[in-house]
Amino acid sequence: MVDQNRKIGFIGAGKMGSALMQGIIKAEIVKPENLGAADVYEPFLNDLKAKLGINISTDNSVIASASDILILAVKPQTLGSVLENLKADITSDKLIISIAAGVPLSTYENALPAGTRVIRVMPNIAATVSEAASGIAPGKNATPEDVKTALEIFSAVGTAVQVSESIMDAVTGLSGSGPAFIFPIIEAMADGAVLEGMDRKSALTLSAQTVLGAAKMMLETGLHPGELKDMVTSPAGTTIQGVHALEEAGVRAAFMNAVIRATERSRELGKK
Ligand SMILES: NC(=O)C1=CN([C@@H]2O[C@H](COP(=O)(O)OP(=O)(O)OC[C@H]3O[C@@H](n4cnc5c(N)ncnc54)[C@H](OP(=O)(O)O)[C@@H]3O)[C@@H](O)[C@H]2O)C=CC1
Ligand SMILES: O=C(O)[C@@H]1CCC=N1
Repeated sequence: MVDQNRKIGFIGAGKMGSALMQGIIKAEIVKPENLGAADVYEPFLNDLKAKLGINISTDNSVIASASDILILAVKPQTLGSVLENLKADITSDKLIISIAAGVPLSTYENALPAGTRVIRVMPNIAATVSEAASGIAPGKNATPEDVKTALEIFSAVGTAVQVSESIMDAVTGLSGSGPAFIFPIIEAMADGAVLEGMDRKSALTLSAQTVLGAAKMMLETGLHPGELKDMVTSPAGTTIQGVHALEEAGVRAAFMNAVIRATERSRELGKK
């Protein structure tokens, strides 16, 4: 486990930063007094302090200089100025982890002092409920111990796999953005049941549990999704009618395209 006395700091305490902080506290990776967050927006920080008991500052340097592991959770578009201002606070004993979409490891390695240990991670918002799916790509100065540390942190808030940097944009398009592809599907399936007369609350509960159950079944049985689909689909039954409707609508191609478009956008963000 990560040494509980190590200090983890976040630069950026927005949606993803706060999701990870909640997951980190829930998983007891470090004690609240060893977790810090900096953000330009003070109300976010005050909420987090009240909720999680962590250290906060509107000054990035205060959090950066106090941290052994610094997690950059600002928007890719903001990152350039944040790195420029952090330069003086980054020493070789710190591990830098960035979750910014698209931004290549070389950007950090060029902007920060020579030899800085950097790891690029793409988690997702389900870190809030300890079910994130994260890809981890180490930079050229990161040590095997650093990779272990990153895997420990992100495995504690879900599932984490090491990937090569060249695949990080696809991780972003699939699991980074993916929750936003699934939420509307849960809503739309519930809408179908509401149209048939079910109350909204029951429809949303049954729809979400159906997605959760299907995902859990696949992960726990290790069976191929096609085989699992066949287990539900009785000849001339109900399910095959629904499957036919999805195929007619081109839903598989639409989902492939969603992942491809998000991946392309991640690549674009990396070129800025
Ligand atoms: N949201 C998600 O599901 C995921 C996001 N990511 C990545 O995480 C990063 C953050 O995304 P997200 O949490 O959604 O974005 P948010 O905008 O919610 O969070 C970023 C936070 O950083 C603050 N901020 C802006 N400038 C600075 C600065 N100079 N110093 C410190 N803090 C600053 C923002 O304040 P203000 O709003 O006032 O500008 C905001 O509170 C992005 O790089 C994104 O690609 C990765 C995986 C999933
Ligand atoms: O939409 C975005 O750019 C971020 C990165 C992955 C999820 N949200």
